Amino acid sequence: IQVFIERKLKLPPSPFPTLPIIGHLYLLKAPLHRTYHKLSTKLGPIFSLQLGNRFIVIVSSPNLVEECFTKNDIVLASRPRLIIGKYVGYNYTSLAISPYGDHWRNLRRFNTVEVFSTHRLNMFISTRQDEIRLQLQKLYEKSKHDFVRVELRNVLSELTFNNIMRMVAGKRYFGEGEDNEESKSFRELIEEVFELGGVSNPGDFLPFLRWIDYKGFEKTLARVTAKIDVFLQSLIDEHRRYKNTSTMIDHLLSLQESEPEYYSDMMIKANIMLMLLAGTDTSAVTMEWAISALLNHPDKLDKARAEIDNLVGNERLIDESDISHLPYLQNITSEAFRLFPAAPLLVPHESSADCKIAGYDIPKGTILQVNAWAIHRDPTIWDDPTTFKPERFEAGEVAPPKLVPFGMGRRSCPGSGLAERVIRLTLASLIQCFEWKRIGEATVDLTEGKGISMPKAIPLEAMLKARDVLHKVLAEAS
Ligand code: HEM
Repeated sequence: IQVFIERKLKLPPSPFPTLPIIGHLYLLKAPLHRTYHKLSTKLGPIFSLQLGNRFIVIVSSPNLVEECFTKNDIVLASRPRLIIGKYVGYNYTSLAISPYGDHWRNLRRFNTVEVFSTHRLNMFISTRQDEIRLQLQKLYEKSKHDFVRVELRNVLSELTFNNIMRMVAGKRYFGEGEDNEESKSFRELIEEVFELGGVSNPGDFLPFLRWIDYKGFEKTLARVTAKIDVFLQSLIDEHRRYKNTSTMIDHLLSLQESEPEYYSDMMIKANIMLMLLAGTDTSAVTMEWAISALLNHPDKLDKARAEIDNLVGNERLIDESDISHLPYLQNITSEAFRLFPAAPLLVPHESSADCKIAGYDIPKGTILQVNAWAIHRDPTIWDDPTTFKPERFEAGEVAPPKLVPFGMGRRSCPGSGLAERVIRLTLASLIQCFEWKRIGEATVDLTEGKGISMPKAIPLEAMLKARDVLHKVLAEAS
C-alpha cells in the first residue's frame, strides 16, 4: 500500500485498521462471501483489502461486474499464482489456473470444441441418462414398498463423478462391481483436495509462512496430488494400450502423436484433474441445495411434478429432450443457482496491467474477487431475495451481470452447458420418480459448511418412496 500511496493512486476504500505485516488478514473469517458481504455494506460495492503482501479488490454489484468483464475483460483475465495451483494445476498449466495468454487460449479452444461443444455434449446424452437410471434403480430397490430415509449427498456425487469419468476416460468409478479399493481411495483423494482448496491459505499472503510451511499445508497438498497423479498416469497408460476413440483422453493422446511436446502426459493429467475438480462437486452441491429448498417448499415441488407428469405421463422416464418444455423446472434451477452459487466468489482473477474500475486505480497484480453470492441476494436487484421463489424467473430469463453463477467474460465457466443439462435432468428424474418428504416436521437446515464449492453444512437426508412410473419402467425392464 505504501508504494501505491507514493504513486498517489486512488484506491478503492478499505477497512480500518491495516495492521503491520498481516494487513487485513485478521478480518478473514469463513465463509468468506459472508465476511465480504458485511464489509461491502459498510464500504460499498467495491472495496480493497491488503492481505499480507497481496492487494485484493472485491466487487459486489452487477454494474461493476459488467465493467470488469466487458471493458476490462482482457486485463482482468489472468489468475493469481496461489500455492494450490502449483499442485492441483500442474505448475499453473491447467485451464482454470493458467495465466492469460497463448497456452490458456489453446486449452480453452481445445476444451470448447472437444469437450463442451453441443456436438460433444449430445454424444454423451445416453451416458448421462444411463448414470441417472442406475441411481434411480438403486433408490428404487430401497423405496419400492414404502418411504425410506436416504442420504442424498453420496447419490449425487457418485452420479456427477461417474458422468465426468465416462466422458474423460470411458469408465465408471463407482457402482456395482467397481466399488473396489482403488476407486474408493481415488475418490477420497479428490475429496481431500476439495477440503484443502476450501481453506484460504495464509502462506499465499505471507511468504515467510510458506518458507516454514505453516500447518504443513504444502506438504499435505504435495502428498495428496502425487497420489492422484499416479491414478491419472495409469488411466493414460491404459488408454495408450486400448484405444477407444471418443473419450477426452483419447482425443488428447491422438494430438500427442503429432505434437508430443505440447500435448504431454502432464498436460493431459492436468486436464483430467481439472474436469474432476471443476465438474463434479459443483453440480452435486447445487442439486443438493435445490432438493433441500424444494423439501422446504412442498407446494413448489408439487408444481414441478405436475408440470413433468403433464408432459411425460407415467409410462416412461423423462429424458433430455423433454427439458426445454419444462419452464418451471428451469426456473427452479435458476433459483438454485441464484441462492446457492457453487462458486460464491467465482474463481480469483488477477490484473495483468494497471486499470480502472468505478474510477478507482487498480494496480497491476491486484487479485480481483467477485461476490456473486452477495449480488444474488441484493434487495435492490431481487424482491424478497432470501426466499426460494422460482416464480421470479417467469417474467423472463435473467442473465449476467445480475445472475453470475458461472461468471462472465472470457474466463467464465465453459462447463455451464454440461452442468445445466446434468442438473436439470437429474432433478427432473428425481421429482418424476419419487414422492418426497422431510425427515420430520423441522425444515431442512440451510446452513453453509466449509469447502470450496459452498456445500451444505449438514448432508441432506430425506424420505422418499418410488412412484408408479418407476414400478412400470423398472419392472418391465427386469
Ligand atoms: C453448478 C456447476 C458449476 C458452477 C456453478 C461453475 C462455476 C464456475 C465459475 C464461477 C468459474 C470461474 C469464472 C471466473 O473465473 O470468473 C468456473 C470456471 C471453470 N469451470 Fe465451472 N462451474 C460449474 C460446472 C462446471 C463443469 C461441469 C465443468 C467441466 C466439466 C466446469 C469447468 C470449468 C473450467 C474448466 C473453468 C475454468 C475456465 C477458465 O479459467 O478459463 N465447470 N466455473
